[in-house]
Amino acid sequence: MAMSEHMVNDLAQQYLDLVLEANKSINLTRITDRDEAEMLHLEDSLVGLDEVNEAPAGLYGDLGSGGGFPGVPLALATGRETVLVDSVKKKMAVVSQLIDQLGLSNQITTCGDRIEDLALDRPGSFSVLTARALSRLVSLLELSSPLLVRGGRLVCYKAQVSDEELNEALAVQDLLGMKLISERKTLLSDGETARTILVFEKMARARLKLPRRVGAAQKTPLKPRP
Ligand SMILES: C[S@@+](CC[C@H](N)C(=O)[O-])C[C@H]1O[C@@H](n2cnc3c(N)ncnc32)[C@H](O)[C@@H]1O
Repeated sequence: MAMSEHMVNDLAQQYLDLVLEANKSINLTRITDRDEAEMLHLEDSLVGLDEVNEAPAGLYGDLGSGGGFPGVPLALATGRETVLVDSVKKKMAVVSQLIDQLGLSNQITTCGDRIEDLALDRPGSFSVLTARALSRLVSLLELSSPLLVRGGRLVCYKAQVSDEELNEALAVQDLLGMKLISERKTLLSDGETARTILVFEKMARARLKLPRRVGAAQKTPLKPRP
């Protein structure tokens, strides 16, 4: 049964309190002020909710989830089965305990591996992925492509996207079987923090073997093939 908006909000607030408390002993977020965290973690996490809801039904993954943002608020708001992935195992172990404390471990699980390793374990399994503050778009497309089902969506949370960053991604989207389908700009409630939500759809198999070796997507991004 879907949770009421009130329950979702209540659990998200409780999760944020637990993160800020845990943050005193392990670095889960650089934001320590409660009000700032409410805007930059809870409100910002839900900026892409419509785009996540528009993706096909099925498994949701938050790539480079850190302290569980935007993954946990989006999991609560959508009710989707969710996997949070971050290569820092210690962070994922703490996040997993917090999820357990809230009784959410049936719905939300964590994976303390690199995204490239998750792609080897669970290829083509995700209907929707999010990534906030993780990498340049070109790298996000490469990391996501092998994880997504055909028709699945990658929802990227960005502050601002330069023409250079966007063009670099557009130049390899065909190679990766991905396609930009929407771009939306908005401001958070302070009226000045800018967000851009870009959505890419998995249209076809990538035309190269993925994942490449660990680290390559981020360290040596793909260039268009002649
Ligand atoms: C700047 S943090 C952002 C955390 C969170 N998404 C947020 O917006 O609050 C980026 C996170 O991505 C993780 N990360 C970077 N590359 C990764 C990879 N290839 N596989 C898994 N995690 C990765 C890092 O460990 C780090 O926790």
